[in-house]
Parts: sequence; C-alpha cells; structure tokens
Amino acid sequence: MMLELKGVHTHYGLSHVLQGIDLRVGKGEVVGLFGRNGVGKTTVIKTIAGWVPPSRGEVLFDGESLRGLAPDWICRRGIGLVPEDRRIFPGLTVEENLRLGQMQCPARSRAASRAQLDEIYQRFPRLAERRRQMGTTLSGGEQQMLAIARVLAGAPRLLLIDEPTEGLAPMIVEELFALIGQLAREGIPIVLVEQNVHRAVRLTTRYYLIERGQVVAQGDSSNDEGRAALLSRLSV
Ligand SMILES: Nc1ncnc2c1ncn2[C@@H]1O[C@H](COP(=O)(O)OP(=O)(O)OP(=O)(O)O)[C@@H](O)[C@H]1O
Repeated sequence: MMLELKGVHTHYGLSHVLQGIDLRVGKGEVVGLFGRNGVGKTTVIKTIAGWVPPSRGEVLFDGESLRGLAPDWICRRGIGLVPEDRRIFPGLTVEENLRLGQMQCPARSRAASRAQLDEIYQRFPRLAERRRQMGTTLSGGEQQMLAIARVLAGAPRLLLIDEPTEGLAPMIVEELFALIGQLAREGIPIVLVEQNVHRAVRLTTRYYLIERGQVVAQGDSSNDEGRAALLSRLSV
C-alpha cells in the first residue's frame, strides 16, 4: 500500500473534525473522497500533507510514518497537494511559479531540470504561451492548470487534488478531468476531492464516503454497479 491512514483523528482547536479515518491508496488507484460540505474531506487531505497534524493515529507513506514531519518534508517524500484555493504566488510569472514548484519540494532528481519544465509546457500548452504572464492574471481554469503543473514540477509520486473544478466553466472542467485521467494512466496515484460526484466517479477506481469526520461507506467505483451504489447512497 502506498498511502495508509490508520485511525486518524484531527482537531482544529477544540473542534474534533476527523474521528478515526482509515483509508488506503495503492499504486495505480484514483481514490475519490466524497461527502457533503464540511464533513472533513479537505481536512483528510491537509492531514496527509502535514498542513494539520493528526492528534491521534498514523499516516504511513510507503510503509513509513509521516508523524512529526513538516509539510515541506512530506512534499519532498513525494506527496503533492493541489489545494482548493490554488495559491498562485502573486507577483510571479507563470514560469516563476513553476520554478518555485520545482525548488520547493523536489521529490525526485528529475525535478528542477529544464527538460522537466519543457515536459510540463508540452502538457500545458496554454501555460507555455503565457509563461511570462503574471500567474494571478490567468483565468480561473488556467490558474487551476498552473496549480497542478506547479505541483507536478516537484515530480510527486502521489497527488492530492482538492476540488479542482469548483467555479469553472464546463469546457475547462472537462479538460481538467481529462488531465487527471491522463496523470492516473501515467501511474500517479491520486486522491481526489470533488463535489461533481457524477463526473468524478467515472475517473475514480475506489471511493470513500465521509460523514461527520468518519468513513461511512467505501467501495469499488471502477464499474457501473459500484458507481450506482455510491450515487444512490449520496442520493444525487
Ligand atoms: N482552519 C480551521 N479552523 C477551524 N475549523 C475548521 C478549519 N478548517 C475547517 N474547519 C472545520 O472543519 C470541518 C471540516 O471542514 P473541511 O473543509 O475539511 O470539510 P470538507 O468536507 O472539505 O468541506 P467543503 O466541501 O465545504 O470544503 C468544518 O466544520 C469546518 O468548518
């Protein structure tokens, strides 16, 4: 198992948000985290990436505990987080954003090379065209692409992607889902939080349904039956 959460609890102050999450992500998987607003999906992702430390339980990556590691170090181990709010660095061009991504947490020696940057531009031609434009002046969809590209620049071995399509136009949404599908086919395991369950579930191989900080259902979403079970449970 590449990533494993064992009985993870997370608090924000006195607020007990995650209440014993068990979750596993294997090689080649796209794991969907679904559930209503505020149930703790983002907190699961932030806990994995070390942005909020778990108060109890373990997060294991490649069998090793991440306990006590700062987010930078977790990133360097190979876990890349694309946060919901994208966090494009203001005052920096597209290329400078990507170079920072290469430097911030190079997970592999491939990162931080010119060749790797060229590969990223091949994958994201629109970013190549706009490489000298300020990152924050890109459209919402382009900023989301940049946020993903910047994390890819660190050559992660596992990707956590939080609500990538929120507030974006349908065409861009399709492009983003196609991109995520492509990354998965290239062998990067992905944990995806997405409100657009109908669309997202077609990409995921397995899912966890979360309610009030707990996993209340999980299953296979690689076939019609599994997907139908999830959708009926969510009644969407
Ligand atoms: N920094 C914080 N401080 C205090 N409480 C927080 C903080 N971040 C999140 N929470 C609370 O933790 C709970 C879970 O939030 P979280 O963002 O993980 O949920 P979510 O399922 O991702 O929801 P959404 O889909 O709306 O993003 C919510 O009640 C939220 O208000």
